[in-house]
Amino acid sequence: MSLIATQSLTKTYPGGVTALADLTLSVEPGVIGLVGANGAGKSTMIKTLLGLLTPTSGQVRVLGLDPVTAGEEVRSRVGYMPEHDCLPPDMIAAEFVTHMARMSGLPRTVARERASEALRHVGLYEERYRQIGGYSTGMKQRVKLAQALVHDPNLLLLDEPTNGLDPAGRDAMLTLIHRIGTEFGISVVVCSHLLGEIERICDSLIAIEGGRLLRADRIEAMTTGTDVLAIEVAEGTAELLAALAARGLAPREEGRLLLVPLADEDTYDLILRTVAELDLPLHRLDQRRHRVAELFATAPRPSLEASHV
Ligand SMILES: Nc1ncnc2c1ncn2[C@@H]1O[C@H](COP(=O)(O)OP(=O)(O)OP(=O)(O)O)[C@@H](O)[C@H]1O
Repeated sequence: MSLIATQSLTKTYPGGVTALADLTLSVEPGVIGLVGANGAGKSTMIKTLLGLLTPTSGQVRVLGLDPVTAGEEVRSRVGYMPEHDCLPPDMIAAEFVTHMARMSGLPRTVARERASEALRHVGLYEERYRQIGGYSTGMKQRVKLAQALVHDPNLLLLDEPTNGLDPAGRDAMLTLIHRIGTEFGISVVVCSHLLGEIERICDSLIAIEGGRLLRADRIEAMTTGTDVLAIEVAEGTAELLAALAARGLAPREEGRLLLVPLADEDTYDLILRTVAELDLPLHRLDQRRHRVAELFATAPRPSLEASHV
């Protein structure tokens, strides 16, 4: 059974903005990145998965359930970390997370235990009796994550969990999310406009742009080999370029690399022979892989940060 499946999912807001347009996808359990520039439709997607927004047309299934008709059951099995700050500043973290556990139906004692446990998982155990208002941004993000985890969900939906964090805080949050996915066996959908950071911790990616699906697939399927070989020699790059061109190949320079289209199965041997004849120290000869950022490479997307890729 798919973790999430949609069929021609479309959401048009009352003002006429179509935030999701004819989206058909299916993803398996794991850590899944939902990436797209600001305004691409990520938050709308998350809220639709939770049953908080009703699709204009099309279908959606989460853990095999229809959030439109079984919203409560979906929300009992799914944890949600919203994007914006929504924490009560004058409440103690342990109390707040206990309260959220009670809201999801856990008895008082179990709720208290689960809250401590969730705060421990996110690294706030020692600080759990402090008021949330005195927490740093990173700690507040962790409280939001703890309340999403507290009822032991099968799936976590995290909307921009690294928002407002400095690089070290972002790294720590991503490591934590990855641990939740791998060690606790909870599937995670993590929304971000930071493609590079999200790609590092995910098994699969859903890439959307202007409400339309660019691709939903496993990361390794998005980074298959290209038909270009990359060569790096410690010295003699220009000499090698000329020699390869003289042998009928079409090398081009890219930084310290020479890129050669893979014409046929002899191309490898021809390159190796040429390097050996010129007696150049070969550092690297391998097939180039596609990069996930190429998904968004057709036009400039100022708000989609792919620079970490
Ligand atoms: N309640 C609403 N009413 C009308 N339009 C909306 C509403 N919420 C979102 N939109 C519009 O729908 C589109 C998708 O917004 P959404 O918030 O889902 O994108 P996003 O990818 O999550 O972006 P961000 O990272 O900026 O939150 C945008 O054009 C946005 O302006």
